[in-house]
Amino acid sequence: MATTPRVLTVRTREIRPGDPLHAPDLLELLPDSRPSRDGSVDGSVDGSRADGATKDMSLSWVSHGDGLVGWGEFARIDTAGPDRFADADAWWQRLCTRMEVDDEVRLPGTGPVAFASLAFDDRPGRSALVVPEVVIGQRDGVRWITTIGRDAVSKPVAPIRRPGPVRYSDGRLPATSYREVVAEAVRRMRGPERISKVVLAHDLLATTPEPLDARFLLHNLSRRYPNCWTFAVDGLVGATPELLLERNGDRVRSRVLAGTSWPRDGADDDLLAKELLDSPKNRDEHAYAVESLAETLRPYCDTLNVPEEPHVLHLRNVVHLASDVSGHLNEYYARNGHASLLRLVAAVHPTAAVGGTPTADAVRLIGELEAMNRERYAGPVGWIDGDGNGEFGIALRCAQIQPQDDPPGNPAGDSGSGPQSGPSEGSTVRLFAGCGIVADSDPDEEVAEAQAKLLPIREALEGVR
Ligand SMILES: C=C(O[C@@H]1C=C(C(=O)O)C=C[C@H]1O)C(=O)O
Repeated sequence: MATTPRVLTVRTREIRPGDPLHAPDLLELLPDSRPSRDGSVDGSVDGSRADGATKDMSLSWVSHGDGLVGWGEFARIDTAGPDRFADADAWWQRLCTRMEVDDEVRLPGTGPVAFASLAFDDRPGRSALVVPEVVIGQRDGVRWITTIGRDAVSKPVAPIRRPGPVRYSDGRLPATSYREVVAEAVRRMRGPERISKVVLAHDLLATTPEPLDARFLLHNLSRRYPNCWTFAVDGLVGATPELLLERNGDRVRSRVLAGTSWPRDGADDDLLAKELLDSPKNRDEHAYAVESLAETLRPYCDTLNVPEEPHVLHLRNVVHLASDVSGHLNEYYARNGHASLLRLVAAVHPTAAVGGTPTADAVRLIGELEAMNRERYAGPVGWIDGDGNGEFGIALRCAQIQPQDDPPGNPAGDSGSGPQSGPSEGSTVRLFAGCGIVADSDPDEEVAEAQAKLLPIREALEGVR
């Protein structure tokens, strides 16, 4: 389903020093975009949604202070199934041909922009591309505002209210069952199953007595995880350390993560890093993930640089093995429009960082053993511009704010066995975390690793400073 207005005027202007929109952190410019009781959205120019759903409308992709924030909904497409990338790409390209663009800044992310969040799996799961009415961006010290459709201006920023004490309950796959699922995967991998790695996840529900404002999470996450990409698209909010793919002209870049350790028994960060680099199990997990990305990206590139050795990425909650892969698109793909970022993302998703090796068998095993709908967790999330440039991360360390008309337990949402309806005033949120499993994984360790990965989003919900 798509909504596409007729008037398509896009204007990008630089915001110069001295302008009130220049100084603050990008996220501080986001107005309150929770739906109000009458269905309108505070802060958007026209907050009505074609399908009448009430979702948090904050849009964000911010890392180290640079990135994009957006609000209002000028147009959107909701899609699903194996053709979700192609549908979204075709819709976006069509929409862009109908736009009159007046862009005085001309950087990646200026002119028309769509924020996107795509389902992990071909089925089930819903995907969305949202074209905001207002985008404010920053790159290398240059700040700009883009208005789409009309001369919308920024709205007064309403204060962020705390959502109140958080209550947790089991989702579709509680941690205790997750242990069993991991143990079963290990049994199969040691037995006849020809799978080298599978990434299994579980979920957790959280409810808040007051409605949750995505900005409450975004501010906390970006302050505590500045080297992650703090995102919000269509109610999916998180801070991912993993860059699936960035395209800037004919250059592409990815940060592949796999192999994790976390603080325990007083071990300091340097010791954790050394253990991780010296661990054959973690090195194997990492190699599968890098190889899957490189194999699917290589046909599009004339050069692809894959580091021989991973480095260690330090976050507050965990350390990861990381490889920064970069490439140059070959002439054919770069010039003929065959390599829009959405098409490239479709080619590389899911890498073995969130799927497994071999991909198709691992994804089948995930469906069988998890037996839950991941929705957009572990799917691609990010933004794309009118030239096919943009950035997509893997939606990790995140939570889906359930729309109030789609409470958990609803078969379409398929989100859990917890409360059968959302709280009447507050919010229900679904959190996810997962781990790469190989034949010598220890189920107890994997459960502990998943808990460590849940910390950032749990602490953001609880307002831990
Ligand atoms: C699946 C997740 O993370 C992925 C799995 C990792 C691992 O198993 O070591 C590390 C980073 C991510 O690629 C998650 O955070 O939910």
